[in-house]
Amino acid sequence: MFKNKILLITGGTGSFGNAVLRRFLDSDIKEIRIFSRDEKKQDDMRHHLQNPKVKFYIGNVRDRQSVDGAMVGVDYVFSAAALKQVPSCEFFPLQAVQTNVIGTDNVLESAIAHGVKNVVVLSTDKAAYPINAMGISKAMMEKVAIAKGRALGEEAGTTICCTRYGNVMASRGSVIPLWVEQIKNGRPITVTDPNMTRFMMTLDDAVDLVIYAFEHGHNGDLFVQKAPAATLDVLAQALKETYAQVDSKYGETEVKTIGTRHGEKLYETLVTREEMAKAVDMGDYYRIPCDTRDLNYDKFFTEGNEDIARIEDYHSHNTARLDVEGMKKLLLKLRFIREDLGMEEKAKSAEIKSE
Ligand SMILES: O=c1ccn([C@@H]2O[C@H](COP(=O)(O)OP(=O)(O)O[C@H]3O[C@H](CO)[C@@H](O)[C@H](O)[C@H]3O)[C@@H](O)[C@H]2O)c(=O)[nH]1
Repeated sequence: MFKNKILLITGGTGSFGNAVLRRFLDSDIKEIRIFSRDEKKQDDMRHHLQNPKVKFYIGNVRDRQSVDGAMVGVDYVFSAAALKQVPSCEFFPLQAVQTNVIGTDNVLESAIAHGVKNVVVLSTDKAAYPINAMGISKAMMEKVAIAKGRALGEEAGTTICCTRYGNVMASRGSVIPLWVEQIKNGRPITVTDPNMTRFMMTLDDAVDLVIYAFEHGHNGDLFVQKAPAATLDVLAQALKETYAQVDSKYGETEVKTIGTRHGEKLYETLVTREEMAKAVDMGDYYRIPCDTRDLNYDKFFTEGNEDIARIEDYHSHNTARLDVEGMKKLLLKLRFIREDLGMEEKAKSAEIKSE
């Protein structure tokens, strides 16, 4: 499917972009374009990869002209550029709107104008019943993408769909690398709330989900991957026990409860109750087709969905729950952890130190 094709990844220097590169570089894909703002990260990546198939574009999704410049000749787009940290978006919500909503709209408009065949937009569980600025901006981003997909319709040359996933374990700036640093430096592990649950996905799961959406998506679809969850308590215990294999003193690390941060939820929802009512169960994934009714309000009253009241949303408190042993097994799948435990050769570049 990717043979001789050009793929553009916005926000391509992040963990997701690096994982896509690892997956595709040895394939028969023609070119992968990395579009992002940070020249330093691009430069690190360029030196690390030294691969003529990868082309770098400096730009900002907020600036349509820079997006257009990278879009010429592109077949497929993975739209991953985002402000994604919950606390910073809480303090600068309009910045989240600029990048996540308006920036993504620029990417979509540019893709349509340039005849791109397929766009997959990356979203987060925090967009379902959102309570924080990051989630609210991502929810609006989903609405923009889905409305555009619906307007384009089945026969269009461009297909737009969204994927929504949970916490990517050990992604840049996330809790696992932070706790590992704390363990190694002899500091206590800082836990916000031991009973908080999060969906646990690996970066490979995230790439699989995007490829699945790419292959199965119709215009305006949203895809979710079923995933297990764990409490922070279990995650902290599993990390301590895993690192005790390196040095037994790590197993004695103190765990300190610090309290919930700005805008955090006790648990995350991947599929809302309203979405569950129309979700198609595809085994490991849910496909949530867009609502194709038109803007004729009468129909909303005559064709309402009575099932909704009986359906439960899909969240990190009611999905499969990992215990400490299950969590340890999952941790051992992470390259980041495997390197630390000496199970895998260390990556050359510090830039890909996290997943
Ligand atoms: O010192 C810390 C930092 C975090 N946490 C907890 O660890 C969990 C994960 O936190 P973090 O890794 O910062 O991720 P989230 O804030 O949940 O958000 C991540 O996961 C989302 C998907 O749910 C993505 O959209 C975001 O981009 C990504 O940052 C949360 O329950 C936090 O309360 C702690 O207990 N102690």
